[in-house]
This record gives sequence, structure tokens and C-alpha cells, in this order.
Amino acid sequence: MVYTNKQCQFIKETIMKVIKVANQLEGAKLGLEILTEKIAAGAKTFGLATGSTPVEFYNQIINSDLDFTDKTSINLDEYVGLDGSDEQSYRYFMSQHLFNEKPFKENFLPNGKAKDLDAEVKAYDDIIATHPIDLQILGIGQNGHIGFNEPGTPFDVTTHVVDLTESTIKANSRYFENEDEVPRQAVSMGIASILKSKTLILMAWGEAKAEAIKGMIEGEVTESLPASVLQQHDDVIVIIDEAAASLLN
Ligand SMILES: N[C@@H]1[C@@H](O)[C@H](O)[C@@H](COP(=O)(O)O)O[C@@H]1O
Repeated sequence: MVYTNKQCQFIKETIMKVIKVANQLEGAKLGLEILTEKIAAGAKTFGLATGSTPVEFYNQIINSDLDFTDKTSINLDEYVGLDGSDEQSYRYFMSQHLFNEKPFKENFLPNGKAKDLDAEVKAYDDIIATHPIDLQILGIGQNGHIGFNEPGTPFDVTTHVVDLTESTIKANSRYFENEDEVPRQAVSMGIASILKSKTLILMAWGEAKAEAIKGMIEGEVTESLPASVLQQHDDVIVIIDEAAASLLN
């Protein structure tokens, strides 16, 4: 794979490729290059993430001439109790930041309003099984969570209902009027499902992510830092800015 982006600096190649970029915009452009390459190679199904991290990447996609009308997206997670029309739901977020501008053949997200959450979890596993993910986009929580797989989540779980930790509720409250408004549960793709993706790109910007990034890359593989499991996947590309990389040796 050839990266033409001049701003990036290749800082580590073990199994994980770690690429430091000048800033979020450069990282998003690099993400678009990789995505374009994967589509040219036949990728059809994309695992997508919410949060502030991929927003510029989605802008880049919107401004590109890539066509997704024959492509499928499968999102990582959704808050329990929020309808897709709720402005805080991840379904709404994805519509606003990508899907309204770039129509896909189909967009899957868990249904946070499902009456029977056990059935919803099973149905989402079936969707993932029948639509193998070619490229998964990930952000990372300050405590090292991916999707909504909080510290302590076993690595072998598939889609599940999660009790959000205090730290995640606090971190994500910036999107809500106050902390009390943040749902306490979410439906999340599990770590086992995430690891089945052919290629993964994890992006992180800013100092708040530096500790999690250090643990993920240089620490031991441990369920206390869910993203560390990515060390065991053979095709992970980590794109980070200076601040997120600042604690790396
Ligand atoms: N479930 C999402 C994660 O997928 C995301 O990676 C994380 C970080 O969010 P941000 O990108 O806003 O820092 O937030 C949420 O918890």
C-alpha cells in the first residue's frame, strides 16, 4: 500500500501500523485514501463509528466522488432508549454527518428502542455475519473502549447490551444538555465481531486520548484496555495526531 500523504510519519511497524499525522484534517485525508484504495479493491461493507473523531473523515467522504449506492454500512453501536429521530441517537448522528449526503444501499445500526433487546442483539449478530466487514472505522474512548466495549468486556463477546461506565457517561455528556440525559446503556457490536473485520482504521486526536493510545500500542493486551486487543489483529492502521501520540516511546 502506498500512502501519498506527505504529512504523515511512519512511526512503528509491528503488526499495527501507526501513522502520526500533522492534524485531524491530514488524518481524515489519509483515511479517505485508504478507503478509496479498499473500494477499488472491491470493499463493499464498511463498519462505521460515531463520536467527534470521524467527523472530518466523513466530510472528506462527502466531498469525494466516491459512490456508496451499492455499499453497506454497519455501525458499531446505539444508545438504548433513543429513537433514530432523537437528535442524540447515533442513527441521527450518522444521517447528519454522512448518510443524508452520501446515500448507501443500506445502513445498519442497532435499534435502541427495540422492545426485546435480546432479540435485537441476536438480529444484529446475524446482520454482521451475513455482511462481513471489509473496513472498520474506530475511534477510542478515553478509557480505551472501542464501540461501547468498556474495560472488563471479555474479548469473545459479540453484540451485547452494555452498562456504560461513569467515565464514558461523563465524557459523552458533552453531546447532551447534562449528564443525567446520557443513556446508561447501549447496544454495541462486541470485540469478537470487531476483530472479524478484514481491515481496521483507528483514529484518535488530542491529548485526552494519549494515555489510551499508549496503552493500546505499547501496553499489554488486556481486557482492562479493550483497544489493546487490536495488537492481535493483523491489519490495523492507527492514525493519530501529535497530541494523541505524545506519550508514545
Ligand atoms: N461509542 C462511541 C465510540 O465509538 C467513540 O469512539 C467514543 C469516542 O468519542 P469521540 O470520538 O467523540 O472522542 O465515543 C463513544 O463512546
